[in-house]
Amino acid sequence: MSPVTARILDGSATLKSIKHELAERVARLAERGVVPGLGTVLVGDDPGSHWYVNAKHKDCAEIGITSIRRDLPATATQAEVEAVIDELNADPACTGFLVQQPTGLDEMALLSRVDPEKDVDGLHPMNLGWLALGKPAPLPCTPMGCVELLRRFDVPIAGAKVVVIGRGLTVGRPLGLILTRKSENATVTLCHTGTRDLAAEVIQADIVIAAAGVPGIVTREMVKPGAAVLDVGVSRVDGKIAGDVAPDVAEVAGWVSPNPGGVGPMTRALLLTNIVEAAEAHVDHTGQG
Ligand SMILES: Nc1nc(=O)c2c([nH]1)NC[C@@H]1CN(c3ccc(C(=O)N[C@@H](CCC(=O)O)C(=O)O)cc3)C=[N+]21
Repeated sequence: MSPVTARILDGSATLKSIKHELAERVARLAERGVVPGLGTVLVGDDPGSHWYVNAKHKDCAEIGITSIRRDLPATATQAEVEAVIDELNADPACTGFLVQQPTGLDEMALLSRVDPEKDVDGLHPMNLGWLALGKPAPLPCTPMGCVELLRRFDVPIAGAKVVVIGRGLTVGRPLGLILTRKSENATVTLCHTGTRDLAAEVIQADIVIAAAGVPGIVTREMVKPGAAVLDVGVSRVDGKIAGDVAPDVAEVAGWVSPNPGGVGPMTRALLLTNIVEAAEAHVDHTGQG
């Protein structure tokens, strides 16, 4: 075993800093009579999903965002969940909300039903469309969490060669769109299960973002010395989190995100950011407050 030489992209510490910054902005909103409120819609009793939703509400409470929680049983029908979405769309105390995935229902129909201005997950088809068009709109939390983590640790993004592993709707696909904007200016290769030689792609990358959900898919031999490696994967092996990045990658990489403690907390940080921005945008549109 060689020693770990990589700098640690500490998502937990960064979440803390971002909370301090956002608490200030929430206080400014309060002065204008506006209190942001996060709504969550949770279906069923998956322990992981319950943990995430609890964590999101705790984060909100810490910085002065109120919580509106709708927990439904696993037996909830499409129509029942849609009725809850309609209710939150209409509720002025709910400035933003999300439908925790997976629901086991028709997710595209649920996502499409959320008021795009309240879509703090940035996953509504209209908001993904704005992203593809390069127009301002709420952005997906996990991809933006990755970008913010790189920014805050001064990992150069402009001009960098980035390999993203995974083309899913919540991470890989939007990451490609975000990182290739003029403001990020990276060159992105999106890899997936059809990629012929993954190792040949990854070895060229200055930044590797692994979001395949396959434990240990990125191995030490695949990583260019000095590269930044972000681990988005959340699989459970024997009850413990197993990331997409093998632990010994930290012996060759220049930066690594720990897992847990890396991208997970950053996803929550960007959710909080989206909630505050949705409330600020609402004040600006309506002149309320
Ligand atoms: N509509 C929707 N929006 C989401 O944002 C969403 C979702 N559905 N479905 C599931 C994924 C997963 N997700 C995580 C959030 C926080 C951590 C997190 O903070 N994890 C901690 C600890 C994890 C633990 O110990 O269990 C960490 O990485 O340090 C992880 C994963 C949000 N998701």
